[in-house]
Amino acid sequence: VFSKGEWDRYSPIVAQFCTTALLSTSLFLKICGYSWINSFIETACFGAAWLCGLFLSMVVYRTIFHKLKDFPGPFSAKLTAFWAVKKSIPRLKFYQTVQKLHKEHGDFVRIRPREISISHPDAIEDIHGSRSKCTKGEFYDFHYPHRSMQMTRDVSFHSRKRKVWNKAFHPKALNAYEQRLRENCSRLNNLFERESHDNYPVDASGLFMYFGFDIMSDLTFGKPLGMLKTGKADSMVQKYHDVKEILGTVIIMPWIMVLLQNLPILRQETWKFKAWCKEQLDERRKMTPELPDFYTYFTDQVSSAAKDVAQDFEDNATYDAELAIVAGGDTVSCALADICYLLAKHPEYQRRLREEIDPLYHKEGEVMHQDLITLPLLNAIINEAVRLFPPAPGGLQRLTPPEGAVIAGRFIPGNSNVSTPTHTLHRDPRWFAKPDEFIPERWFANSELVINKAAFVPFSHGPNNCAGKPLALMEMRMVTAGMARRFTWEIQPGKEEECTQAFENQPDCFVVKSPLLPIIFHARTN
Ligand code: HEM
Repeated sequence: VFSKGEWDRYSPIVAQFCTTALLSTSLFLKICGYSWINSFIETACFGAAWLCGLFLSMVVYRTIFHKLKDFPGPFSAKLTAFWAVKKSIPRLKFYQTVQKLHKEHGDFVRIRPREISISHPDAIEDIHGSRSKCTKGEFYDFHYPHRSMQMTRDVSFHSRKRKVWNKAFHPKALNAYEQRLRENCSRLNNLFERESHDNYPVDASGLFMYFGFDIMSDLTFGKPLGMLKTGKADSMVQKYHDVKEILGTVIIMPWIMVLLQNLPILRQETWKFKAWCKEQLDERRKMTPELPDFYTYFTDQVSSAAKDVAQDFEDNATYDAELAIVAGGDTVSCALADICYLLAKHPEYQRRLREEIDPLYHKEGEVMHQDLITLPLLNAIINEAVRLFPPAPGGLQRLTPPEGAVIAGRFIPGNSNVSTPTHTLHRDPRWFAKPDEFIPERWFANSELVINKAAFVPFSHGPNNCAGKPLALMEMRMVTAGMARRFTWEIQPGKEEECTQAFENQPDCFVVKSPLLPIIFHARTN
């Protein structure tokens, strides 16, 4: 039964069924004259025997008869996805395990009983491209029966919804957000100045988190959370940050996640974040913000959309708001911490960046984002940071169509999960020369160091790629240029090696969790 179809989202029902079956068997035995103790022991033996039979048949099926049996990979990975969980605990570095496996076994590796990781740039178009027949895998049933734009497997629903979202990231919309962005950048720099004085280090990762979530709240709910103003974390954001590693562990096996999510205690906890999003959204609906935000464009687009799209948008509004806050806030703050760390480690690029941006600031008036788009070094630093440390370093799960698909030249049977491991692709010497080194020039002056650009996928690729990519780039350009204009910065002396280790080994919680980054900021005097 379990080898047919998909079961992850039904794990609470399976658990309820098994518990009810065991309890009613005990009760039945008691009615038949057994003592309570004996009826429980008999039932436990019966349950254990059933489980042994189930697991034995799964082992035999997965190793001998499974359609993916010919793909190489560790024996335990073929048997159970618990192997991936074991490899991830405690430091959540499964993406590094996958990288090692590819070095050992080649481009195609069976990393879970039903999943093949494919580390070849050709697989990107074949799996994620607009003509691919692959769809999102079971992982994306996370909110089932609800759905956000990202957490849906319904292709037509996704593309209708994406049209609405795209309006909010159109160049016209981005221009309208510039004022809000500029205000938040300036608050961030003021906070750096306030917190880092007399050679006192600040945890820059923490302050970037304030920035990432403040700006996303500003653009989603019409007002920032106020963390950059007060210098203190919002309790909901802090909570999200604190449980991120737990989330990162359970999402490796979606059925456990679904099961836990439905336990009454945890259900209450996970619902708290959604309830908070709903509250903020309700407040936003009562406001008419002076400056446009996402909802200005969403509302515009939804009002002219078909009735069913508009209704659907309304029904899932909380899930989309949560998506914007998390997908936009978390990723950008991690990427900014990576940029700040890399520039602190390579001060010569801070100097060269200053030389690139200073002439802009000597012109009359404000420096506009438009002026930053064409700066070669600034944009190369951003590219190189998200290549070395992609905020989402793991493979994004997709499902092959029932008839199977040829991916990177090899046939993958139908209804199999496939993924392209972003970190592995970005660090592969076949696609990027000197892959572990920070060389921004590869993106402009030394293009021969980028051997195959198709392997560069920090924002994913195709119709499900990052909707917020233009905004993310805008934020990273404005923050990096603004920082370089006001400060020089360094890692706290004595902490350099610790930081290198921490940044090279960031825990992957779907989006990485940035490590502590003790930075000393010096106000520029020249
Ligand atoms: C450096 C920053 C960012 C990186 C590296 C990044 C990366 C990604 C990746 C890899 C995906 C695909 C996820 C998947 O297929 O499951 C994605 C999706 C998405 N991202 Fe980003 N992201 C960034 C910033 C942002 C920002 C600022 C927003 C703004 C709200 C945003 C909104 C979204 C949305 C809405 C999706 C879902 C798209 C869809 O399903 O059609 N992201 N992002």
